[in-house]
Amino acid sequence: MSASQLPIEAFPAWALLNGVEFRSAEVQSIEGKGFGLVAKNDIPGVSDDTSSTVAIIRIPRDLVLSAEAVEAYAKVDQSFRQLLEVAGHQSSVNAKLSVLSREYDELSEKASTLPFWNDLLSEPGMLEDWILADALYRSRCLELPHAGIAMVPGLDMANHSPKYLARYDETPEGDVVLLPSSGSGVSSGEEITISYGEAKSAAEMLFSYGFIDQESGVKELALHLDALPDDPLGKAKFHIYRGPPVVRLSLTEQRFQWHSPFLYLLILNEEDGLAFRIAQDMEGGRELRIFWQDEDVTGRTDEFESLIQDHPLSQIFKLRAVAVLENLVAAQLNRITAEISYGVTEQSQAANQPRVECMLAAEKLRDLEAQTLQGAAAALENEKARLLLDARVVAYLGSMEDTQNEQASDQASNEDDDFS
Ligand SMILES: C[S@@+](CC[C@H](N)C(=O)[O-])C[C@H]1O[C@@H](n2cnc3c(N)ncnc32)[C@H](O)[C@@H]1O
Repeated sequence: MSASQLPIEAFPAWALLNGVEFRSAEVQSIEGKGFGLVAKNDIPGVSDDTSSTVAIIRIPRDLVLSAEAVEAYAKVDQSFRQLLEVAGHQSSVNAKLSVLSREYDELSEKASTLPFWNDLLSEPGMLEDWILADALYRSRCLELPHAGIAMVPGLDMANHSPKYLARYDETPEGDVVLLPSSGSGVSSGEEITISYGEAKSAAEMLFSYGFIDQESGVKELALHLDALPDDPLGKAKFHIYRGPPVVRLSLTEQRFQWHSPFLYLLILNEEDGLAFRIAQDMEGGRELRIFWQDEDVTGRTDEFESLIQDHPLSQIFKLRAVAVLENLVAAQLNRITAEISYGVTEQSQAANQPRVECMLAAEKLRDLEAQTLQGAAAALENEKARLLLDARVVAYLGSMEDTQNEQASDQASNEDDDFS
């Protein structure tokens, strides 16, 4: 279905007709960012009495597209309700094109019994619209304090800046307002920016919004964890774990941190006290359950960091986790730095290549991630060295060495026996 689009010049008239109040801002073209909001006059900063702060723009509740609004709409539009019903609880739309087209195929198949949606979804070009809708949603939705994730026309013209000048809120009536966020206010002609989230990684920003915030100090990335080689429990661990099997790395000037509940499960073995059992219920249904030190922890698979805390080998488990992570970081660093540079310049663009802006952004992301991984590698080496000096680790490794030596000498004397 070819969607008809109004030019941006029509936006003020549309806003007026729909009751959007643009009191002290207007939409203007902003270099490198598309359009944005610019102050029409000096906007005073936030006063101590926040209730008297005048909204820069105000969007009536009826225009807010939130989960609540979708439900309300489904009550009055039977076709829409039917589509929601067949769609069921679809997982959140994944931007990967293959996933999007699979989702679209699934939706079309489920809706094939509904004549209205079957006709609409079979029209040529609808998959492209579906992909566009996903990109629009990702880049324009925001989280309201009460209505939750929502799309708010007018407010979605505000660009992002880490030094944002405004913030959004909801009034008691459910209208959405844009308010100055600092005491100094906004000068006439200045761009009115908001924050799209202060903790978003470069990858997340690029993935959702199509740009990387050059000023952001956030250096974060997530790496996928695979089963460890020769781990007989590997498959069961992935099956039973409820969250994403990833490790999140974050690096600031002061410190490096990693977070991965799954990694603590991944490094445990049967000899440590980990066990899987199949439980059968009264109806004959079978279910996989996980045990730690004979306690059923099936509902707590993301708590292994604290579950191992009091175990005598807890520092050994940490050392294992750090060693796995160190290998993972080194492999990822190798992979991304070995990738051929696109050699992109602003001028060059060969046919059939992605847009220059996209390739520059990809290179920027790779550089940022390489810096994060290098910082992570150095910090992990220190963490490993510190753990290797821990008295419990030294004692454990010493006892392992003794056992190995004993086994080796037993074997040698057996071999001597054999030859005697
Ligand atoms: C919610 S919209 C903001 C309005 C948008 N500029 C427009 O023309 O419709 C989000 C999009 O604006 C652009 N954008 C926002 N902040 C930006 C920034 N700091 N630098 C570059 N692009 C930005 C990105 O394309 C992003 O996906």
